[in-house]
Amino acid sequence: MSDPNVVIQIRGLKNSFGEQVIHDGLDLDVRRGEILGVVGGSGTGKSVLMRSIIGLQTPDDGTVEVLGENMIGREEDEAKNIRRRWGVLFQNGALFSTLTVAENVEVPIREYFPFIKEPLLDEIASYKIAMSGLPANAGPKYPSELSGGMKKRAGLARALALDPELLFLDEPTAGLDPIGAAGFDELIEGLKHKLELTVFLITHDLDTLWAICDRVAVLADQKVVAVGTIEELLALDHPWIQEYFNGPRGRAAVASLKRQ
Ligand SMILES: Nc1ncnc2c1ncn2[C@@H]1O[C@H](COP(=O)(O)OP(=O)(O)OP(=O)(O)O)[C@@H](O)[C@H]1O
Repeated sequence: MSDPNVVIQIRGLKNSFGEQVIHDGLDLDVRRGEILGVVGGSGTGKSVLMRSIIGLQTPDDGTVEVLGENMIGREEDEAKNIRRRWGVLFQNGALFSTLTVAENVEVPIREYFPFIKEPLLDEIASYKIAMSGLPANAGPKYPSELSGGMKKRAGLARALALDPELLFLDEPTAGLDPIGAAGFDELIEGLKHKLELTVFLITHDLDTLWAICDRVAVLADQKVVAVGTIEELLALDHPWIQEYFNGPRGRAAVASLKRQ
C-alpha cells in the first residue's frame, strides 16, 4: 500500500456463495483517522465485506490490505499478529455468555499476553470497561444481566482490550433507543479522537451517519458505488442514494441534527 494514510485498501474484491454473487470488482480505501460509514440495502454484503477485511471470509478474487499487510492467504501466526491491531464489535455483541463482562474483556488479553498476572488483568479490564462508559459494577455481571445498550458497551470494551488502531463496528446502534444510540455515537466519536482510531462502521442509522461519519461508502450492485461526505453523495444522481438520504427518514435525520 503506497499511501500511508490509507489503512484499508480493497481492490477487485469478489465474494459469492454458490451461484449468488455478493461482491464483484469492489474497490474501497479507508483513510487513517476517519470514521467511515458503510451503508447499503439489506443483503448488499456489508457484513460479508467486513468479514473479508478481518479474514473471516476468503474472497474468490481481489486483494485486501490492512495496515499495509496483505490479508489473504496468510499463515495463522502471521494473521494473528495483524489481528491484534484491530478490535471488532459484532452485530449481536458476541459476548461469551458464561463469562462475566470483565472476563470477556480479558479473553483477548490472555490470548496475546498469557504472562500478564491477574491483578494487572483486572486493572486493564476495569479501565476498558470505564472507557466504554459502563459503571464499575458492570465488571462482575454476566451478559444476561445487562441491557442491550450495556451489552454493546461490553462488546466495545472487549474490542478495545488490545489498544487497537482500527475498530470494526457492525450496526452498533441497532436495537438501541434514540437516546442510547446518540450516547453510543458520542462515545465512538470521543474514542476516535482520544485513541486516534480509524473506524469502519456498518450502519442503517441515518442519525449516526450525519452525527459522526467523516465519509460514507455506499454498497449497491455488488460494488461500492460511491464514497464521500454525505453532502458529496447527495450531489450524485444515484437512485438508491437519493432515496436513502433524501427520503422521509433522511430528511428527518437532518432536521433533528439542525435542532441540536
Ligand atoms: N455464510 C454464508 N453462506 C451463504 N450465504 C451467505 C453467508 N453469509 C452471507 N450470506 C449471504 O450474503 C448476502 C449478504 O449478506 P450480509 O450479511 O453481508 O448483508 P448485509 O448487507 O450486512 O445485510 P443486513 O443489512 O441485512 O445486515 C445475503 O444474501 C446473505 O444471505
